[in-house]
Amino acid sequence: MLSRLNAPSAEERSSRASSPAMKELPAEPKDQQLMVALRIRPINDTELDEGAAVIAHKVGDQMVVLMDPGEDPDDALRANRSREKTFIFDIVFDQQASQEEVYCSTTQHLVEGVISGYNATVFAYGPSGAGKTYTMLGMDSEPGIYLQTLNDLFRAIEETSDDMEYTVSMSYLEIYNEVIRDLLNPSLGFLELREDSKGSIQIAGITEVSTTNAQEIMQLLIKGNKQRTQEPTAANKTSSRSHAVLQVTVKQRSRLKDLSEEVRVGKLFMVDLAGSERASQTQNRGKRMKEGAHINRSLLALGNCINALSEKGGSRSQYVNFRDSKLTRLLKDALGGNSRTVMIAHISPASTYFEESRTTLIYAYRAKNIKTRVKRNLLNVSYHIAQYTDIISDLRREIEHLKSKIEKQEKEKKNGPDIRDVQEVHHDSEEDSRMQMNKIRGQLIGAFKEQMEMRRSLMELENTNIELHIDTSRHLLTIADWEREKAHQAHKEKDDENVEADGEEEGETNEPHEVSIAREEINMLLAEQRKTAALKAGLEQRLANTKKKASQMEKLLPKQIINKDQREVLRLLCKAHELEVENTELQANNLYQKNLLCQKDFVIQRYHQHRLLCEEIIQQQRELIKGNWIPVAEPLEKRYRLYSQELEEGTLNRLLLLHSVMFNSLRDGCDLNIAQQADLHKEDTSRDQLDNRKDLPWGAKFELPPIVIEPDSEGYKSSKVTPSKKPGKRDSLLTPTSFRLLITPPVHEKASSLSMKKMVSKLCSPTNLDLSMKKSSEDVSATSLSAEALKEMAVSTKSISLIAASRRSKTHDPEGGSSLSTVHSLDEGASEPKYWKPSLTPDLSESQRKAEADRRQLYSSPRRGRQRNSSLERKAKKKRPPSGIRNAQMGTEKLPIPMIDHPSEKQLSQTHLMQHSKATKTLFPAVPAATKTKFPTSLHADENTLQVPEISFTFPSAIWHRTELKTKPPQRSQRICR
Ligand SMILES: Nc1ncnc2c1ncn2[C@@H]1O[C@H](COP(=O)(O)OP(=O)(O)OP(=O)(O)O)[C@@H](O)[C@H]1O
Repeated sequence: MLSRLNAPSAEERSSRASSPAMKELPAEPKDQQLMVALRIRPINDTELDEGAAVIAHKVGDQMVVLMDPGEDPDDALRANRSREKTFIFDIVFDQQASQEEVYCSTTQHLVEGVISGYNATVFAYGPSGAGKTYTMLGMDSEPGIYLQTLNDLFRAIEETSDDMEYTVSMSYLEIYNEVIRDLLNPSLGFLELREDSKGSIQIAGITEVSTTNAQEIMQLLIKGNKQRTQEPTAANKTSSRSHAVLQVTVKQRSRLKDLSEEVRVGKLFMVDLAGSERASQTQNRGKRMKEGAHINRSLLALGNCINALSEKGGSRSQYVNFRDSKLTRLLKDALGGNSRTVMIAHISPASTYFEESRTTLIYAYRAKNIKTRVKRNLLNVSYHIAQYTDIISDLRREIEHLKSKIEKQEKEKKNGPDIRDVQEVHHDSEEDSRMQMNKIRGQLIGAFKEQMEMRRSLMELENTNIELHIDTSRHLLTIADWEREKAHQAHKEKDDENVEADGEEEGETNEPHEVSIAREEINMLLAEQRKTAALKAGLEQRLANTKKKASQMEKLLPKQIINKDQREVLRLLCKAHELEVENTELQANNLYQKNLLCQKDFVIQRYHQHRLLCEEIIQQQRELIKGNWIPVAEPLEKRYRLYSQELEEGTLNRLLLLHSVMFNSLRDGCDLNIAQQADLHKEDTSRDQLDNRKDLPWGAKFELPPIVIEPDSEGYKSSKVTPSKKPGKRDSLLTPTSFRLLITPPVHEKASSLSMKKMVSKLCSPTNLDLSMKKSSEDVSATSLSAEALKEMAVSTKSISLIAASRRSKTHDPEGGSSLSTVHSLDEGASEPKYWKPSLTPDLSESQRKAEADRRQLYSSPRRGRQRNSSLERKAKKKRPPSGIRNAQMGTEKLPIPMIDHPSEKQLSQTHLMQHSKATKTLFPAVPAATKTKFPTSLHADENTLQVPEISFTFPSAIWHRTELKTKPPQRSQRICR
């Protein structure tokens, strides 16, 4: 295999023989298999310290055996057999292989091809710390492929320099986070990939060094490598997080001058890829998917291309998506086109790297099937000479023309104007102005294009940044959740005598794997954030400069045009650009708002966690007060009763519910399209839309019964709750399910605000909310809410918070009396009926009194008290269904005004804590996924995104913040569970 790859073809041999005249015709393109080599680096001290064993063994020149360290060593028959894997490559190097050996067997043969006008690529692939940089760059004492290749290249050039003339240029770049940076001149900022008319990829503005001194280049490379994005990882202290590409271009021509002589252009890419372990970890654990997608999108895309190319084998019809990342765009030719390509896969022999090594070997093995089609790149110089001849004759003609023009003008001065002359001059000036116009238009379009590209990159960076923030928030939540659970467990263990005995056995609660991963990832994400911020700042600066330049051009250039129509064209061009910029800004704003909404939900969740903590503290302190018979001042007692009432009413739940409805509608965007309201009766469509909106932003899932608003002559008559299925598993308090509304008739513009208020009040009333917890919505049709309805709901939400605030102020006011019996309506300004009238009085109900008496008895004998206490707790659990179910039962009895059956304080606290402790078992909640905003591929207006700004995005969040800050209502029974 190797000899086939290394040996020059007959066509090449003849080509070389006929050099320097290079008269032979270019050969037909030929298919070539991608050469895949494997290098196993020596095991290192860290791995040995970790107790790792060597599991990758070279067998012969081409085979490697990877043993599974997880196999049972006692199973003599199957030991190291069942998952033992054998792979065959073109060549395998183990720890004994020298740098020179690796170079000679993989890359050396490419050099000759490059100076004869063929493209070649060598890339190093493998997980972090497997030795890629060592192979490519090497050390001073053991130089890698870069230097050895350049040395050979310059030597070959020197050998033939008497007859041939060479130009060698070199560039060195990195691709990090989908941004290209010039490593030889990082101050250039981000560079863009461009495709020329022949489809070959160019990097605009990259520094090209022209030299034939390999040592000089090596110095530049070492310097450039220091500019590479690096970060310490567990596997490598100086891990390169970017892909580094060294591109060497060699142009060759014969020194014998000939009008039709050829120029051969050979390009050599040498690529040191970033560690591939992220992609593999993504596949294995699914945890680093997003990080992989951001930081190593290129590598994932490369893997996909390798897969697609290897599957297609010989057939060239299958589509391979090279456009997915900058790396694959750059390596398009190397992988699927005109290039001889060598892939050097790297692995560590250590057992601790088994998974990474296995994945690398599988990828590399697949890549073996890839075929490229190489052909020589020839530029025919005679074409250029012909061009110059044309230019010279053009210039001659122009001189003649100008001469005759001057003569005519002089004649004119003498004889007066001749009509034919005027026409000709006019024609000439038209020609000139057309040329001038084209030039100006080209300049303007170039400037606008550059600006738009920068804006797009900025948008991408901004989105990356927000996603990194969201990821960080999610990890912080996971950690906070765990900390709270730990504290809760500690408290429970202390309290519970029975558990105490087991406690010692259980020992310290180990931190779950997810939490340690979250801690680890936060550090990485913070580092990424810093980097993205730096990149963004640089890009913003460049954009500002480009904008300044473009606006100067916009002002000055049109002045050079005299023709009115042409000026109008330029004006329209500028206008089109302005609109495009506006459109991009709207899209950016839209993305930003969506992500902000997502972030807000993390804040809500955090508050929610904090609220639960406060509730626990209150309940425990309350028990302490009761237990020790500490007298409580009347105002404090009143406030506590208010607190209990608010818990019972579940005010906060309703707020969260409304927020979720609005959030989902805003997120879906299309639901806010007023034009679609006329279609609301199309239940099927709406149902589908709503079905996708089951997830509440903080991860809870509610299912409310459908509220059917039936139209009567006035618009909407009444709302009723349709019967629903019996509560199943999903209906339990800890797993509230999704929330649905059914608005049967279309919501017209004058959709009676009264009826809407009714609907909102129904939604907000404790009966419906509680009832909702019981209902299953499987059998219910649903439709989306109109923007009007959402606004109304938001207004009503505000009313809820006002009620809570006013109650609070009454309890503060010593004159206010008992505020608890005060009747509140949702909309105090309207002549609406009062929607609920809590029957609670400061007196204790029968059951409360009984519980209180029981408790006093218990507290008189502390030891028995605890046992009785827990038996009471059990009783309470048995007797009292969770409030959601209880209220649901009331709802089915169709009580006109729901009366709240207030539980005793103890019951309240017990039920609540019971739910709480149950809920906290859901330790790693389904935290909402970050809004993974997809970038608009086109810069043109997208209907949905343009419709979004019709409704202000700040609307729901502003409401939320107001209510959250003013009321912070505690809640009990419908605690949001994640
Ligand atoms: N064949 C080898 N012989 C001796 N040392 C090696 C060999 N390969 C790698 N090493 C050493 O292992 C360490 C990690 O290698 P290197 O930095 O090349 O890994 P890498 O794959 O480029 O990692 P990353 O992707 O994180 O940049 C270095 O200290 C390097 O000197």
